[in-house]
Amino acid sequence: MDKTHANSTCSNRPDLRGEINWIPFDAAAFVGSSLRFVSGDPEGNRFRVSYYLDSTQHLKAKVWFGPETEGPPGHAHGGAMAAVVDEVLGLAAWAAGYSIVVGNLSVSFRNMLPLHKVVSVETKVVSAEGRKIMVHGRIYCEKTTYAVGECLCITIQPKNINIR
Ligand SMILES: CCCCCCCCCCCC(=O)SCCNC(=O)CCNC(=O)[C@H](O)C(C)(C)COP(=O)(O)OP(=O)(O)OC[C@H]1O[C@@H](n2cnc3c(N)ncnc32)[C@H](O)[C@@H]1OP(=O)(O)O
Repeated sequence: MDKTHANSTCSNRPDLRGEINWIPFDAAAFVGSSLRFVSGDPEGNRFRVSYYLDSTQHLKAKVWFGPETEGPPGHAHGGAMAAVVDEVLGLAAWAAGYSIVVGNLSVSFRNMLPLHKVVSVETKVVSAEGRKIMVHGRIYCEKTTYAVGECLCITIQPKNINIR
């Protein structure tokens, strides 16, 4: 199989390849290397994350929820899912050209997410009004939605951030 593209089926092994027409997105090259909490440890046992842009330039992510994200037995902690939604939706605003931090985040947990599972995250910047950028997204695998997020991002002056 082409190493850059995976089929869209879920997997219990950390196969983070993107889907057809997704292009790898180097988050660290774009916003610096500070995003260690969620996506900073590609060999770790918490999260493993790969970012992509789809054919419509929307940010996507493939995320493996490892054993150190456990909350309910055998399943991901809600805070772990919220952290993923926070980072991916915030990064989606950056990928769309806005220098932001997250001002408000709403997450609805729809299904328990089994540990060791690879899931997808989709995002969409739905509005930009003044300094307020609204991004919606969800964590899903095939027909199952695990969490839905609404993220209000507030633009900041890039000089106020130390990107490294
Ligand atoms: C380093 C590389 C990075 C790389 C980043 C990579 C991707 C991001 C991934 C991680 C995302 C995060 O976790 S970021 C970390 C978590 N977030 C934070 O720590 C943010 C903490 N909060 C703040 O710093 C501040 O409150 C700000 C910057 C959000 C806003 O402060 P401010 O600049 O003084 O602006 P302020 O006047 O208060 O608000 C401006 C407008 O936004 C509205 N507004 C502000 N906050 C809110 C809010 N929570 N809910 C509703 N509305 C709000 C105001 O009503 C106002 O509307 P109007 O009157 O104009 O109508």
